[in-house]
Amino acid sequence: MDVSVKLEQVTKKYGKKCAIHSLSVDFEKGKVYGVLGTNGSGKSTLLKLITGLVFPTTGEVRILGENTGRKSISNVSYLTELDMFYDNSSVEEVVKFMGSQFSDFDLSKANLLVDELSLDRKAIMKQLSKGNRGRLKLVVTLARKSPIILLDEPLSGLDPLVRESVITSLVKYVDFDHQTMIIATHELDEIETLVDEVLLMNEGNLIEKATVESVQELGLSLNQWVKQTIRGKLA
Ligand SMILES: Nc1ncnc2c1ncn2[C@@H]1O[C@H](COP(=O)(O)OP(=O)(O)OP(=O)(O)O)[C@@H](O)[C@H]1O
Repeated sequence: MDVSVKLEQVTKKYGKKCAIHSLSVDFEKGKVYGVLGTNGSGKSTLLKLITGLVFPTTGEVRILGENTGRKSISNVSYLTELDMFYDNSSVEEVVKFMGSQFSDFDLSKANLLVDELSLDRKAIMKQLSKGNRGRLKLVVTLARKSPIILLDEPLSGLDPLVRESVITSLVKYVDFDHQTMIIATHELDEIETLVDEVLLMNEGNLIEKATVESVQELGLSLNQWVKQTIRGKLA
């Protein structure tokens, strides 16, 4: 088993609030993981711990075998919930700028993704719809050759047709021989065909981890499985 990301007994507190409670989990190279759970269950915090945007209160995060400690992490490509583009930049300027920031940025892949996701290169950020800004975030995240790709709510604000093309792009442009992808999302139906394994979070605890295959063998959709598992654990 080739582990890309390893969390060992990680607890993350924000002041008195415990967002992640003693979490130990491995993410294997080449797999796609879905991090699922109700609002406030700790999904974004888990991704931020892997990016090094927040540090564990106790425990360890290991990326490709190395304890990240309090170092900044360069080998993780991260799509955040936040919008980080300058209002007056065009799509092509944003792509060029991101290319200048990351040595692992693949400009030709970015250009292919711009076309695939039907973005206008000349369009200016402040004139782009939320959905188009979402697509651009995805372009610049997927264009990196980082071994670890983290996507926080990549489908939010996108209409059903665009969601479909985003899923297609994820399958087409991610190199599953070298990259591991972790997606935090509430869009269970859309990701069902994409992910290999799901982690179900509740109030900072990992309450279940399962392969999508095993969920399907139960005759359940991911949606049904999540509801059933949460109900069962809370009963
Ligand atoms: N910077 C912060 N300061 C204080 N509390 C925080 C901070 N960030 C998150 N929290 C709290 O930690 C808990 C986990 O938050 P987190 O954003 O990780 O959940 P989430 O599962 O991603 O939620 P959502 O589905 O709503 O995006 C929540 O109770 C949240 O209010």
